[in-house]
Amino acid sequence: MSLSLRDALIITVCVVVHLAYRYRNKSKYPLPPGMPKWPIVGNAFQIPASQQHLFFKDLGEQLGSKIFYLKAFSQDMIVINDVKIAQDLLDKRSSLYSSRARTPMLNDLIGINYFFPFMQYGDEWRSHRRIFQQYFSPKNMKKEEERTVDFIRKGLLPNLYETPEKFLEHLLNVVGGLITATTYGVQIHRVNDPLVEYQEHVYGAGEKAATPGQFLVDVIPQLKYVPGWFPGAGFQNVAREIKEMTEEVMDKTYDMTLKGIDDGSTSDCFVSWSLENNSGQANYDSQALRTKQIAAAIYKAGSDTRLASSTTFVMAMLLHPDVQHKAQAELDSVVGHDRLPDFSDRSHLPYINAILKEVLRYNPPLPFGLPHLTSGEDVYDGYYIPKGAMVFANSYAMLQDEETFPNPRSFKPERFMNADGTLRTDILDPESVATFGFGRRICPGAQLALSTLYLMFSSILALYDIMPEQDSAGKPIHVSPEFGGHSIISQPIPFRCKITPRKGKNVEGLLKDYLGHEVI
Ligand code: HEM
Repeated sequence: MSLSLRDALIITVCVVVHLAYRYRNKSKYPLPPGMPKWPIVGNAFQIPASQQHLFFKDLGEQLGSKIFYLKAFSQDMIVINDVKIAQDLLDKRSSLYSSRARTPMLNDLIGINYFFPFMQYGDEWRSHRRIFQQYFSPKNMKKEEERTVDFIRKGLLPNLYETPEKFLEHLLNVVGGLITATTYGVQIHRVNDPLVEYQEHVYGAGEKAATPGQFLVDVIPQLKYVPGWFPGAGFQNVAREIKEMTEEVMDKTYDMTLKGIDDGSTSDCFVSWSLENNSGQANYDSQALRTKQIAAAIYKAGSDTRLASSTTFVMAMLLHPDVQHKAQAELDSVVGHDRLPDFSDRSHLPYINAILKEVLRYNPPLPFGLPHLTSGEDVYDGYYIPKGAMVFANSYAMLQDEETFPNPRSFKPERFMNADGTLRTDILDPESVATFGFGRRICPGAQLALSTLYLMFSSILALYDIMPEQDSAGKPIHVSPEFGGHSIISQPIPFRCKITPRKGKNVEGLLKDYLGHEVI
């Protein structure tokens, strides 16, 4: 039997009507404003696959609304470009706004439902988060700060002294190594640690899969049933490979720590603490499995974000020598010339603190956070918010808001300072608002992140000058502040600079106790 053109038209109309009925707005309230949508696909092909935060900011301005609605096939999306709206919904109505979307690539094909940053809201997420928070609590902060001091003084600072041109590698090795040691209690090679490189390779592949819209199967979920050999279904093979690698790295690193606990070579860390904490409990086996899964989730959460902020810092210092010199003058007057900065100096270094805030504001590492998901319908300010909508809290737009932060694209730590040199308390603080997300899913590693960044920034500036490299004719090579990445993380595009010991500082003398450690 062959179909006539008339039959085909009738079937098409029926499908469209059925879809329109199925996904209609059942509420008497209108949806927030949005862009015109194509039939069936909605806005799927208008949303870019990377740098979505820029698109969301511009679109909000075009629509004249700080909250708006998009749709990709059947997926409702709410974008929030405003702190108050994000707080009203994600903080104050957090019981409705704390889930995460299931994506076909990540959840169904790769199957990493055990990574709690991507878990749906519920008891299992709560158990994971509770274990995580108990370890990363103020109680253990002192120990982690000591570890940070060790990594920066024995790792980063000597590396910048010996091979400053490899500063990007050194920053990656120190943040990756630090989080690996915090999690697994293993020793880390000062340069190119193999375990850091292995995790980077594996979780780097997974990161792409976590970015909304990177794979067609996330846009057309039915494709997940298409076998890998089918033309165009290469994502099946990618998913299988990521799944196998992720499980392998998770098992290997965890087993290494168990072995180290047995032979006494593991230092205090998240895994040893958690296993000890649960020993003798009836639910030990399930808690041990959770410990392994949480440990695996920590690496990416704790390394890329801090790396993005550290490279943003180096770039900002390169482009703003005036800021650099002012910070060095503050360090010299507070810390002096005979020792390196430590955590006890933090509250006496307002300008360094202002630089940290400005780095987070200027390039928030997760510029649209990790999208939340609504677990019920809601009405906000007369707008209908559907159940199952992905909610993007676009911290980039919030931290670039012209009214709160005039001239937002210029890097200006002074915006956080009073005329008398103290820190302002009457301005939105990126250390506590927007950068680390909202509500029940707010980043539970924020305090650790802030203390690492503080010590890193102050230690680098105490010893080194960051300057432009010169070309063969001796002219400074211009670097423009560009950010990119095809993932949820916003990183400066790799750039070059010259890092040299500060004139008039006894850099070698200050480093003498820390040079020559091959492992930390
Ligand atoms: C500058 C550094 C960092 C930034 C900007 C950052 C930012 C964020 C953001 C925006 C979220 C999503 C929050 C939300 O859904 O509303 C998040 C989640 C998370 N972060 Fe961080 N983070 C940083 C460092 C860290 C570190 C060092 C760790 C681990 C020690 C960590 C662990 C996590 C975890 C486990 C989650 C998932 C929480 C959940 O879903 O319940 N983060 N982070």
